[in-house]
Amino acid sequence: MIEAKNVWKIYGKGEAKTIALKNINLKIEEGEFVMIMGPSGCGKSTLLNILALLDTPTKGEVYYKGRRTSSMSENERAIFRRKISGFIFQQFHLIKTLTALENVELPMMLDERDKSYRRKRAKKLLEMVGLGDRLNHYPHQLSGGQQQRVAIARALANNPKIIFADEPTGNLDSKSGMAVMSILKGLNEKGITIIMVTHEQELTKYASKIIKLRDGEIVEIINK
Ligand SMILES: Nc1ncnc2c1ncn2[C@@H]1O[C@H](COP(=O)(O)OP(=O)(O)OP(=O)(O)O)[C@@H](O)[C@H]1O
Repeated sequence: MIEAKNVWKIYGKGEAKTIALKNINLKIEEGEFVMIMGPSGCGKSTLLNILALLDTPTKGEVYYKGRRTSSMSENERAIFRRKISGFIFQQFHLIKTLTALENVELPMMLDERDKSYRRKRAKKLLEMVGLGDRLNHYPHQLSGGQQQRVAIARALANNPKIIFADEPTGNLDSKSGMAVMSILKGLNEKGITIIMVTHEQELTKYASKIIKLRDGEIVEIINK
């Protein structure tokens, strides 16, 4: 479904040049639970952002369902980011001035959906992640684990096929981290492809594929 062919990412020039990714080749099928792992600075987030079409490779190509993403229009890329995929960040990135419910409604705003549909769906998603009693709380009134669950509900708003997650448990204690992982596992069992970055070895039990990076190169791909 997603394929990277000879992908390189080079930041800067001359003395400041960093080769973040070196000739990455990989294939991710629909329904997989992929973990991108490796030491700090090895290129994990760079690779995730490129696969999520948030960034572009310096060289090489990313294909989505056989389609060369570099030949997509900006509008098609925006549709991929808004409707086909959802993104979860380590720092949650919720809008501070909006309630949990309003944060989840936000990605649905650009669609022709009426307010009552948006409200109903946001409520249902927040109930699904166990926050039915926190609908009108603002982010600062929620724990880190609860904020990340709001972020998951928000990522699901437009019914994505793929969830990209960059260290989604990185800011959480182990209990909240496990709650987040069990939600992601449940979504994967419903057919959503999960592609996440983590450095936590104990999370690999959830993965169907582990991509190990070192210094911008794939050193191992483990299919379980
Ligand atoms: N915007 C940028 N400009 C210049 N260099 C960058 C930029 N983003 C990342 N890099 C460099 O590219 C390399 C890979 O960074 P990346 O964030 O992908 O690594 P990572 O494996 O996700 O690291 P961490 O686990 O510490 O988050 C690093 O050497 C980093 O300093």
